[in-house]
Amino acid sequence: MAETVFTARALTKTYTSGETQVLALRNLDLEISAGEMVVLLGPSGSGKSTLLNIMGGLDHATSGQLFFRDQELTNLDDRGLTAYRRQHVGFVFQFYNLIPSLTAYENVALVTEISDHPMRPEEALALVGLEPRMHHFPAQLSGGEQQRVAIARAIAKRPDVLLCDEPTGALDSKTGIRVIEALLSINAQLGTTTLIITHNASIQDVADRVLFFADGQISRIHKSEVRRTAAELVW
Ligand SMILES: Nc1ncnc2c1ncn2[C@@H]1O[C@H](COP(=O)(O)OP(=O)(O)OP(=O)(O)O)[C@@H](O)[C@H]1O
Repeated sequence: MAETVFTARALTKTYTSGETQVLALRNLDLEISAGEMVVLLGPSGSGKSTLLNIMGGLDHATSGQLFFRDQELTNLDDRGLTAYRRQHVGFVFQFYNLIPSLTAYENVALVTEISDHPMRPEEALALVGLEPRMHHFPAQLSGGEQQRVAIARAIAKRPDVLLCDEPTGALDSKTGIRVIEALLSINAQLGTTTLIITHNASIQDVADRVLFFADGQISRIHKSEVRRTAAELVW
């Protein structure tokens, strides 16, 4: 059986602004196995990004527990979370945040230069099908290609988990499908545990499991019998 990568027990997050409190996560229980491809769906404000941010060590839970393997993340201070993030987590966001004055290669190299056991930038770019364009600047690349550079940058340090918040949110269907293809290929080749938040329900077809969020909880989990390939997606 695959190793459990994340275990959440009664994970709760409350945001307080002034006199108002928002319960963003409510007693959430969840386990994620190594190598899983998981899609998170649900209405705006249902807690998806809050969970991903806590799993990625970007934010603290209010109560409950979250483990990465045997390590309790909910015990760590900011320094501990930063070390965890550096070592284990890659992030992909809706906006690519590439440095415009650096080529695709140089954007990826920025990360590989400060990682312990990175792949070569050209290797990371080849995994997302962009080796031929590695000397292009972001402005010379399409939105989908820029997102694939951002994915290469996220996986070049060989993270155990890849957390993607709306990775295709700014893309049309054709380029979005290529981005999903890149994520699937990394999941298959490197075994990277991958979580994808999306508002595009068709993306759920590529997942091992789909988590449906409502009001800060997981209201339903769907386990797929057959995973579709990105090419089979109807957007
Ligand atoms: N920094 C914050 N301060 C106050 N409230 C917040 C903060 N971040 C999120 N929230 C609130 O927590 C709830 C959950 O937000 P979250 O971003 O996790 O939802 P989501 O499902 O990811 O939504 P979306 O699909 O729109 O990104 C929402 O009510 C949101 O307004």
